[in-house]
Amino acid sequence: MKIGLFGYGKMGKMIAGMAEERGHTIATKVDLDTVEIDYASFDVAIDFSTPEAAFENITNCFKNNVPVISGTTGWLDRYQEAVELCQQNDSAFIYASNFSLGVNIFFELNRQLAKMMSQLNEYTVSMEEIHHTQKLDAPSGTAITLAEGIMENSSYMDWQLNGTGENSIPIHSIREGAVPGTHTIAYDSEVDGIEIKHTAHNRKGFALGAILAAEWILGKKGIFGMRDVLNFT
Ligand SMILES: NC(=O)C1=CN([C@@H]2O[C@H](COP(=O)(O)OP(=O)(O)OC[C@H]3O[C@@H](n4cnc5c(N)ncnc54)[C@H](OP(=O)(O)O)[C@@H]3O)[C@@H](O)[C@H]2O)C=CC1
Ligand SMILES: O=C(O)C1=N[C@H](C(=O)O)C[C@H](O)C1
Repeated sequence: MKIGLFGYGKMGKMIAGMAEERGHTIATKVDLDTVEIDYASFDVAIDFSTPEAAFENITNCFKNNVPVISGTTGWLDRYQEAVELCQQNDSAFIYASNFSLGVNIFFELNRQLAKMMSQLNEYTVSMEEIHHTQKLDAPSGTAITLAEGIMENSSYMDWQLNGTGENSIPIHSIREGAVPGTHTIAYDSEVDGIEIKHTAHNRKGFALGAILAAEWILGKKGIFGMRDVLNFT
């Protein structure tokens, strides 16, 4: 498989190394300074760029008939627009706030737990996410997906960054050191507490998941998610 890499930072570099180990070729690396892109030179685009760049990167690929895997967070206010452009161009797209297998299992666990806890009025939920100090967005994309999973399975209506409100899930974002990504969901009552936590030890899980998604999407048309790639029912 020939890959067009959009963003050659921490994730782009890790994906390049791992993809080559799996026998794939990095046909092009697109960064902030790239002037011209030969879209015919790659089978699939993998975008781990910046919140500002992602939408243009992704939709230019659709216009050039290239399927896209995107893990960039912080641009989701334009997700629906990207989906429409994908459909208009009969292309294929997977966005995931987190490509790691562990987090995708954690997403499922979070939904199940939210459903059970929604029966119990004495517990309130809160979330904490910890990332490295270079991270541009807060809360993390993963925290937003977790909050959406709770909202779909409870009476919580929205989430709030570093604040509280009625029917709102408080998300506390911490930026420290080189932390790859830690997410904790806590339910607390007067008598006890329940916590579930995912800790990324490094970025390998994110990179492998994105490559698996790229391998999976070849030859397909439409909008998919990691649930499709991992065959979660
Ligand atoms: N979904 C997932 O599983 C994961 C998602 N992420 C997300 O992926 C994104 C990238 O993360 P990470 O690699 O750590 O960040 P980095 O800052 O290390 O890398 C981003 C790269 O994108 C480059 N860039 C800037 N503008 C453009 C452009 N127009 N086109 C292409 N590339 C551009 C930057 O270049 P320059 O430095 O010159 O500006 C930089 O090299 C973030 O949004 C992060 O949240 C991260 C890990 C996992
Ligand atoms: O910026 C990061 O590093 C990460 N970003 C993603 C997010 O915003 O959830 C995924 C992972 O947590 C690492």
